Amino acid sequence: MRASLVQLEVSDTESADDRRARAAALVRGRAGDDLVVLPELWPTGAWAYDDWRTGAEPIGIDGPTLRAMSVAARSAAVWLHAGTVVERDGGALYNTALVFDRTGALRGTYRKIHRYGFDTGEAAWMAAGRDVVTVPTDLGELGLATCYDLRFPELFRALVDAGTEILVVPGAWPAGRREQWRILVRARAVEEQAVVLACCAAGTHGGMEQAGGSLVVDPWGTVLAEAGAGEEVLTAEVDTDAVAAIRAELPVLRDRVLAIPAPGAGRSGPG
Ligand SMILES: NC(=O)CCC(=O)C(=O)O
Repeated sequence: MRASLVQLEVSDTESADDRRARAAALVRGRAGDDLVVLPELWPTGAWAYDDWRTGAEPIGIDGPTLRAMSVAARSAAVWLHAGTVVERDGGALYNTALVFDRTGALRGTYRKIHRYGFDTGEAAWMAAGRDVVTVPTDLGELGLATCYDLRFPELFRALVDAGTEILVVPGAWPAGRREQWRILVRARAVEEQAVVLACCAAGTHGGMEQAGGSLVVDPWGTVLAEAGAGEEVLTAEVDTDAVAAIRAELPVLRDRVLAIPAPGAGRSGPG
C-alpha cells in the first residue's frame, strides 16, 4: 500500500474555503496512492474555538468539506481519510472524521470519543462520540481514532478486537508535546501490532503552534517515514501483510488474560 499523509498548514490567516481548495488540490495530486490522510479539524483549526460554530457543517451533501473531499477522492481514485471537521447535528457539535472510498462515496464517520481540554475548549464545546468505528477496505480494516484518543489504549484495543490492521489517527498536537506524540504513536503500533498512520497539522492557529511530525509506523514499531515541522506530504510504502506476520510470530494478542483478578484475589490465605 502506498499512503500519503498531508501535513497541512493550518493558520488563522487563511480562510476555511481557501484551505479547503488547497487541501483538495493536494489530494487530487496524490493519484496513484492507495490511501491519503489529512489532519484533525483542519478546515476551522482545532485550537481556533471561536470559529467552530460558524465553521460547523452537517455530514451530508450540504457540508462543504464533505463535498470537496468526496470529489477529490474520486478524482485521485484514492481511499481518503479526510481528517476531521466540526460536525453540526441539531444543536450539538462533534469532532468527526470522514472516510471516502476511491469513487468518492462516504464509507465511514467517527465522532471523537475523548475530548481534549479538561472541561474547557473541545471538552466544553463538543459532544463526545460513543461508537468504535472500523472501515473495511481492499487495503485492510481501518480503525479510526483522533489525536487525544492516542492517550487511551483501551480504544485501540477495542479497534483491534473489531478487526483493525491499519490505525489512522489525524491530529492537531501542540509542538511543545511533540515527543509525547511520537512515543504514543509508536506505542500504539507496538502494543496493537498494527500499522499506524498519524497525520498532524502544521503551522500556528488559535495561538497554538502545531507539532507536525506526522508518522508512518509499521507493526513492529519502526518509523517508516516522519515529517518535519512544516507543511509537507509524507509518502511511504507500507507492507500491510506484516500485520498478520508479526501477530503470528509474536502472538501477544493471543496471550491476553481478559479477566485480570482483583488485587489480592489470587493470593492464598495464611495456613
Ligand atoms: N487536539 C487534541 O486532541 C490535542 C491533544 C493533546 O494536546 C494532548 O493529548 O496532549
